[in-house]
Amino acid sequence: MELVILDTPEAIAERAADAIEELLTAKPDAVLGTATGSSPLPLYDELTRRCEAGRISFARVTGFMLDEYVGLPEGHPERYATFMERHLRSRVDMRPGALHGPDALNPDLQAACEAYEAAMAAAGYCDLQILGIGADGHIGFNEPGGPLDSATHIDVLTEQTRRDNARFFDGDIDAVPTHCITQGLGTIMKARKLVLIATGENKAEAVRQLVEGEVSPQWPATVMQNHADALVLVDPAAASLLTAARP
Ligand SMILES: N[C@@H]1[C@@H](O)[C@H](O)[C@@H](COP(=O)(O)O)O[C@@H]1O
Repeated sequence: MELVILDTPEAIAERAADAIEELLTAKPDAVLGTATGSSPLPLYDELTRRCEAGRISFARVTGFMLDEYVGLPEGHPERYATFMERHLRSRVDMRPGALHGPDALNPDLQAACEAYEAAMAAAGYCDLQILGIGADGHIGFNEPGGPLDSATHIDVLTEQTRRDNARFFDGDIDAVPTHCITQGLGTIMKARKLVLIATGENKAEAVRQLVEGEVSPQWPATVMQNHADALVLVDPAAASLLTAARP
């Protein structure tokens, strides 16, 4: 795992965009895994700029989202499908319909999980997966305690995650769904490259566990230590609890 500490979210976005530009240059029909949350937003801005400048094209890219809330209706602004359409798909030259997500509107959620895993398998899984991290160490929505080799599944959001994400729901924790569908840790680990972005003090303990902790279901992101090509991009605040970063 390669750890890079950069001063600003913009510098992190550039570094992550470089990895994606390198991939799309070598493989224009790459499979890209996308993440929601606030951490990747500067990256999506940077990818939009590079697309507008003609440096990269998403015309032949297939995308797979990490996760989706259960219980939000079609078109809800915080549905992750809506979020990704707003922040990336509609801003670049990616084909409508080329960015896939788990179908959390399917009354048979288990079937939706299996169909999503099968679609990713058929596409050969992701060439590059963008990741954020929860304050409790989740990646995707893999909350603490689940198996490290899971496939796409239904998960239950922790109180901490719902509290953290209430800011997107007018501060109302009761408006945050309790369940989600997420790529499993095993699904995420099948990506050829992982690029994780973490900024801010709120992520410092999760980053400390990710980089220096034992691989453990209690801190799901630690599974990335077993990946052959994982890049972790953090700002000084998110790096502040790392032993090696202390003065
Ligand atoms: N499901 C998403 C994750 O994919 C994301 O990485 C994380 C961090 O979000 P943020 O970047 O807003 O801190 O939480 C959300 O709940």
